[in-house]
Amino acid sequence: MSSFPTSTVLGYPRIGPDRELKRALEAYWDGRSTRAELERVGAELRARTWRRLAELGLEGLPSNTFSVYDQVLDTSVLLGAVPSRYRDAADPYFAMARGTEGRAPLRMTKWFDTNYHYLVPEIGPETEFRLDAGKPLGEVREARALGYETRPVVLGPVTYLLLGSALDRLDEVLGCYAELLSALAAEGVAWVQLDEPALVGDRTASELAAVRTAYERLGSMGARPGLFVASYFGSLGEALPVLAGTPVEAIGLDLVRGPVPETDLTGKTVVAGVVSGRDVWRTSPGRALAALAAVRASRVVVSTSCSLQHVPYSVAAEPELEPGVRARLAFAEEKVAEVVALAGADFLSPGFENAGYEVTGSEVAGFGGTDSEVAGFEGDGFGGDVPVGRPSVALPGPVVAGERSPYAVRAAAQAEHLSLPPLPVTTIGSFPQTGELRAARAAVASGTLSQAGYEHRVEAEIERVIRLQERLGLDVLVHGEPERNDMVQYFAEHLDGFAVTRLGWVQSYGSRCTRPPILYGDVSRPSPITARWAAHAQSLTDKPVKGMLTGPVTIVAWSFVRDDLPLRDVVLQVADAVRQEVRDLEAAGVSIIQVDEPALRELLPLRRAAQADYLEWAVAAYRRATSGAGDRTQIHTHLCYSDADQILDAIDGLDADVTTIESARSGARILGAVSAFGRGLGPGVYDIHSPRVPSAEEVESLVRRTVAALPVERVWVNPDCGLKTRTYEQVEASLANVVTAARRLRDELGA
Ligand code: MET
Ligand SMILES: [Zn+2]
Repeated sequence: MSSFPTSTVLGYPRIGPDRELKRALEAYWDGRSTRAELERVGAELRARTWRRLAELGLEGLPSNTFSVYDQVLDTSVLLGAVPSRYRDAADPYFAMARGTEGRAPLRMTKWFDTNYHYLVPEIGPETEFRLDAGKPLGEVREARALGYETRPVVLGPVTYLLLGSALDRLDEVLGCYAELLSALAAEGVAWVQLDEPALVGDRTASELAAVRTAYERLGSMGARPGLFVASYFGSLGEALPVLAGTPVEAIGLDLVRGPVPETDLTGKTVVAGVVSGRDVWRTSPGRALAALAAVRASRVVVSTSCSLQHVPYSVAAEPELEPGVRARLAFAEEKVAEVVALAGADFLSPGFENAGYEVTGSEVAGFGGTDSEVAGFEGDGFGGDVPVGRPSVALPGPVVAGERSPYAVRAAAQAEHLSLPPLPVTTIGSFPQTGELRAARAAVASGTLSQAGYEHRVEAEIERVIRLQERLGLDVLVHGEPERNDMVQYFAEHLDGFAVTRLGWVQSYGSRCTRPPILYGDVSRPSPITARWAAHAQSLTDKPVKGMLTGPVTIVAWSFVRDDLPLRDVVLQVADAVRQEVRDLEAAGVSIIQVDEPALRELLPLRRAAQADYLEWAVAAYRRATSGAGDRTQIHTHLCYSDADQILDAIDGLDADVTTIESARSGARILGAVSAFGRGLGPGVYDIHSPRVPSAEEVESLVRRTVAALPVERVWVNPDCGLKTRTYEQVEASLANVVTAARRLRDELGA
């Protein structure tokens, strides 16, 4: 078996440095181009990636890390797990990804603790696993034609089946993997990477036994490539000895999220993930080299902690970033250069381990020591060794619990102050983002529209949204969030301590990308952000207008956060900024304030042992942000993408007066759980992800179900989430039906 290359990455961004894939996908979906054209763009992006990785000096090039939509969906196709309802669709792959007229798509959920979404494998009794190795083999051949030998990357059997809740099908699936390994060996492939991120979570004895079975069976095959099992997003813990006891040749460890294991891995190659694939900071060479030197294995290969798909392409595309911040950053390209530089250092020579932390950047070529920006930067410019961003303000102390009165007291004060009808109808905040508004923002950026001109348009849009809601008969209005490009980026742009990028796109799902802001320093709020828009909206109507804020946990979850302070300290700084916003809104006469926390579940640690601590600080941050409100101010929170079942106590702990929660799809299950909170509740009455307009009857039956489960005075009526991705036509029709349904029930209840 040929030895593993000295340097590699577990995966690479694939959306294209300028989101070429997004445009190609959307053109194909809209019928403006063909599948062949989409394939051509894909091939070009792959070729460009291999070329770039090779240019940067990386030895071990991965293949099959590209996907036109999602790597888990690709694995379902690889294994033949295509549900029969899609088989006769015009394009079964995209039918699974996005649905068609009459066919629901596969369920989508978040990939471990990231903001990337994958399509959940749908495996049932009728699923017949059958290998279709066209994609991995095709990419190997495609790269070879360009002169590159690659290591195909495939999601491993245990993680795949755990994601599909079908580990009992291991035997059949292993048959497919065995066939795949034979095919790759016949193709002359030296190494294959099987990704097993599920092994960093808590695994039962029988799940660990499945790991042993899988890799003993695949490892005992005669003709096969070298087996590299990659773990990431945490430590393998009890799965490491299990894996080490099988014949796999190489094991990938995430040494950014976890320590170097004590386990003696002599006989194995360790692919050491010392360059983070989850953040945008430059690697501390001292720390990385010390970790590399501490690994006890026959061979140590330098790698990233996980695929680089979670970071943007290149810092080179961000000339406008402030030099001090820019000097601390490494995106995918820069991280590859770090991997290559570390692999060139002599970290395995005797005695290196002790010297580890003394190594300075200049001893490792490739760490940008000669870059003038770096030279001028405080400290040595290496993110981790020097605490470059020591907090310059005092860290907030613990949250003052119980600052607000007990719920019963608040509820009485609010009822009197607001005098809302029973079953109040409201929305989650955003209204359709029109093309004109996006164009106006672009015009401000390019200098063709004045700030005043832009603000004028935003005010006009707010007026339109208010008038629409009045006409439809909603009870609690919103301003529609027209000024926000994104619910996190907007706040990042108005807070100190954040930078935003021009092209720092990261794939969220399919063609959807986000530009996570970079939280690099102490967070503070130089001046009020939202109050003027909310006050403007309130000045236009006698109905109460709900102020809209993004919560501290969601702001940090959807940003790249500094790593020189614990997240629990950073989040409190953000909470203080949100708290100031809450106070300002209240002072501006806004009596209902919603603080959204859709990402509360996303940051939940993968290991149970760490979850209680997270939930404690996350809840504390939310309460710190909201508890400054007076009793008669009604605090709402909103959760979606939640898998809320996992964090019910924490949601309860937020102590919001009203919780609106996505539930049109999860239905009665979530209702039963959250009805016990004993405060206001608005389970979503329709799914905003679909263009479908719900009928009044359908909404009525859902509200009826809620009213049966909890006292009517606690029930709110609202959609599942914000309306910004919908058209005004859809929104008007849907909300009209929602109001009709609420009024019918109100009449029936004699209210
Ligand atoms: C992903 S949650 C979105 C909440 C936000 N207030 C909106 O309505 O868009
Ligand atoms: Zn939402």
